[in-house]
Amino acid sequence: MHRLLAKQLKRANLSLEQLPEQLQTLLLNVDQAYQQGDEDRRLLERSLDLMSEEMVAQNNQLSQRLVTLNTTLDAIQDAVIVVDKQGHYLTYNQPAKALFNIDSSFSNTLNEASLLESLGAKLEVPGDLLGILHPLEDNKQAELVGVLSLRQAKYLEYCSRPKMIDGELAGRVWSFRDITELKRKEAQIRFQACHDALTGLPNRQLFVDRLEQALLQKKRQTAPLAVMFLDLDHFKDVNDLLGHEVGDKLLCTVAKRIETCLREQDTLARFGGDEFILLLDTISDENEALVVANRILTALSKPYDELSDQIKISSSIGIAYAPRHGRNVEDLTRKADMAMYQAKALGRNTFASFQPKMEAQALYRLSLEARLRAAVQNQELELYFQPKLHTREMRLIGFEALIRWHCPEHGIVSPGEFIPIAEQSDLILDIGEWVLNEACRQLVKWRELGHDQIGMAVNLSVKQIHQPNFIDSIAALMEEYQIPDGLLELEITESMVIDNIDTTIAVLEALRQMGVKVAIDDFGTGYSSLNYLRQLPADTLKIDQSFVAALHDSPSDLEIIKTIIAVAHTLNFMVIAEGVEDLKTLNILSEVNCDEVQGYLLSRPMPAELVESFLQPAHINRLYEALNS
Ligand SMILES: Nc1nc2c(ncn2[C@@H]2O[C@H](COP(=O)(O)O[C@H]3[C@@H](O)[C@H](n4cnc5c(=O)[nH]c(N)nc54)O[C@@H]3COP(=O)(O)O)[C@@H](O)[C@H]2O)c(=O)[nH]1
Repeated sequence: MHRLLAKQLKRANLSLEQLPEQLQTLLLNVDQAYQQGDEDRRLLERSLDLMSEEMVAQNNQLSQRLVTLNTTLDAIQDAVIVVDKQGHYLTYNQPAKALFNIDSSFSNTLNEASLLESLGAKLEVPGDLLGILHPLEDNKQAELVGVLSLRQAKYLEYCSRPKMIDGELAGRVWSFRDITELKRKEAQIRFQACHDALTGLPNRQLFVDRLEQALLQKKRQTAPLAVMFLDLDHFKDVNDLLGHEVGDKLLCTVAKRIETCLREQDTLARFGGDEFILLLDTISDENEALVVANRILTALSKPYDELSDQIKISSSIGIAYAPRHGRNVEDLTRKADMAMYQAKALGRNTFASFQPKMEAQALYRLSLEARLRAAVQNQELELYFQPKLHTREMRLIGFEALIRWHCPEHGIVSPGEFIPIAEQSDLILDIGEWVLNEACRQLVKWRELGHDQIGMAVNLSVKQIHQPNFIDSIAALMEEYQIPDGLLELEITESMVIDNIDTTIAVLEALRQMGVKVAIDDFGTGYSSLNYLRQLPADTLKIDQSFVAALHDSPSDLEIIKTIIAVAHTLNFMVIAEGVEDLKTLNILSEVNCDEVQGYLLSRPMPAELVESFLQPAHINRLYEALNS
């Protein structure tokens, strides 16, 4: 029986058995109801216990999640701030604290308005804040994304999202990311894409952009603009002889020197190698560009610390003007380039403005170069030989090898025309090698015919003597053809010596040690400085034919020749005069002690097969007789 019922019966001093049957049944029903009530309560208590256990577990889980969330928030580098619908701070992370100087003791008083105020104060242009918030005026649930320019060249990327609960706006989450470094790298990449890494100058692409812009603006103006193409003279020698590091330093110095000659509005770009290009788009007339070009030439031809005295650097500048020579980038740069070639052809260290005839010349040069390349392979080149005479002994001493080109389209092309073109490319190296081999082969042939005292003079180009293997290649030739000492003479021009005096001296010394004679060609047309003449390891000075041509009518030329001979003999050089066309000139040269002569008087340059008959004793004797008459 349920304890409560038993207690009641006991308190009334009754026992169930004493009660009438009907009452007994009722009490048994009550007993059952008590039992059921107890059972129900037990079940309820059990389920309450379970529920509260579950709630505690969930609460624990929630607190753990909150810790994770807060730690995550603090761990991310973006500043995050969550506000409620009224704009009060709900939460924020450490980076937000640092970014907005949030003091935790005051944070509960802070709200979105103060956040925005603090943000506005950081902006480079505080008024930009209105623009950022503008979308919220029409739509409170708008998402805001963008980049803010802060003071001190800093950048902040922001994102603001509405917090929605059951479709209702419940607040906002703001996040901010410092993208200053990213922006700096972006700017660096953009800079690198349009600037030259070595000098920091604009590169070709940026130059083209600026020229395009300038040409667009010029459409509305009458003043011209100038494009200048600048190429350093002899820069390759710097790299070859002093190394690329010195070459790089020199290019930076050159860039700085050019900049000092320009105005801020002008553009100086590096096109690569030793080529620079300039845009002068604020000149009032074309003459202004010439003044600038002159200034640059002077600045660049001054000595360079990087080079000591070994190599002289100068520049050649070509100029084209818009609108006179073109209205687009392609035309102007091409024509400035052509004019630059003209400046080189004029002897370097000078400038030239574009002229329409240069276009035809450039085309001719190009096609000539292409044909010349094939000519080397197609055996269209031939050596002619011009005799040289010892004046006092009236004795034939040798020949000068002079190249000829039998061009199928143009007939015989003069070396004066094609050698300068070959010299602009490496073609001159192939041609030079061929000439040296052919001349030596011919010399051996004459020696085999018994003319063993005959010498051979060969002209060299500047590129040949600066080849690293040049000395070895000459030694190999001497060995291969078994040429006795003193029979091979190499002619280099005065300007080749002057341009690179120290290196050239070393090369000439090495040649002479091998038994090769050295002649300085075209003497008198260049610097003719006694100072360098003293240092030159050479055997012969060859007086340029321009002094010889009118010798008998020109007392001043005669005086020059006498002086050259006197100086040359003092320095132990032999002297040869070229371009001797008549007996009168020969006699004068003989009288002034010119050691050797060469010219049409003896013979025009002739092919090898004619040399053999020229060398016949009968012919030689007739020649001597004629010269003695
Ligand atoms: N690097 C090389 N240069 C070479 C080679 N062959 C020739 N050249 C150079 O080309 C220039 C022109 O040469 P060319 O047309 O052969 O003229 C030479 C003679 O033919 C000419 N000459 C000779 N005698 C007389 C004369 O009495 N009167 C007169 N008006 N002209 C004459 O003079 C040129 C002599 O040349 P150089 O002695 O070398 O100064 C010329 O610069 C050649 O050097 C080559 O193989 N490689």
